[in-house]
Amino acid sequence: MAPSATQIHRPIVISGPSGSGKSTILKRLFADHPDTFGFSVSHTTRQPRAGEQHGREYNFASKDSFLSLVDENGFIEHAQFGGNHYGTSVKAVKDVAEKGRICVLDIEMEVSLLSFALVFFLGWGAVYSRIGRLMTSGNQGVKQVKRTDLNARFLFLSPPSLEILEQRLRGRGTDDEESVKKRLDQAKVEMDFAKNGDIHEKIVVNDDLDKAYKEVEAWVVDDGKYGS
Ligand SMILES: Nc1ncnc2c1ncn2[C@@H]1O[C@H](COP(=O)(O)OP(=O)(O)OP(=O)(O)O)[C@@H](O)[C@H]1O
Repeated sequence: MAPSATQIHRPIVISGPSGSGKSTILKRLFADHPDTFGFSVSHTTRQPRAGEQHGREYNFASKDSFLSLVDENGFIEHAQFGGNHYGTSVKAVKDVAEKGRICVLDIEMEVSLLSFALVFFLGWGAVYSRIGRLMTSGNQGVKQVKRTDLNARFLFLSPPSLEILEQRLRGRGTDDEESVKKRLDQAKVEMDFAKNGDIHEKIVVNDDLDKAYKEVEAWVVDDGKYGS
């Protein structure tokens, strides 16, 4: 039997505590490899806005068809915000592989919708305001992808220590005191899970940024073998 697209272009899941450097490293990876990666398109039941195109910004769906797909277990995850449903379908990730690209799923602690296109093109602020916040832990997102037949590879980006993570979160200047504390608590849980679980194939410690970047790049791009 011919290998499936996701067996050739295996999706990559990058998880790690908030502030571990995922956005910093991914931004650089996409800039250095502009034709290698693709982004999954999320589903939504909200109305398209001016200029939005079906299949580009979102897969616009009726509530009935969205809920049928939920029943068929077609979503890696889905959620409701402001009366509308949003979700990342397994098929949307497979579509990226069909186009010969690697889909990168960046798992957030709070924005658990796995929509990388939104993050990449609109920036974090837009995603927060657009999708809102979900209290799903990063571990949950990792497990949800693992349960699918996506054949994904899992990389965990770890800070060198919780003390350094705290410094970076404060240095970033985007989180208030309560948010920093919450992120640090969550970081402990996620780091334990990555170290002691059997899902992550690769753990990269982001101490020196250039070194960590090269390690991620080598594993992800993999001389075009993409883990196969
Ligand atoms: N190796 C490094 N050395 C020093 N600072 C770093 C390093 N890597 C990232 N940073 C800085 O740490 C902060 C957090 O990084 P970044 O925002 O990329 O994390 P993140 O994992 O994407 O967080 P979130 O999940 O909350 O979006 C940023 O200010 C970034 O510039």
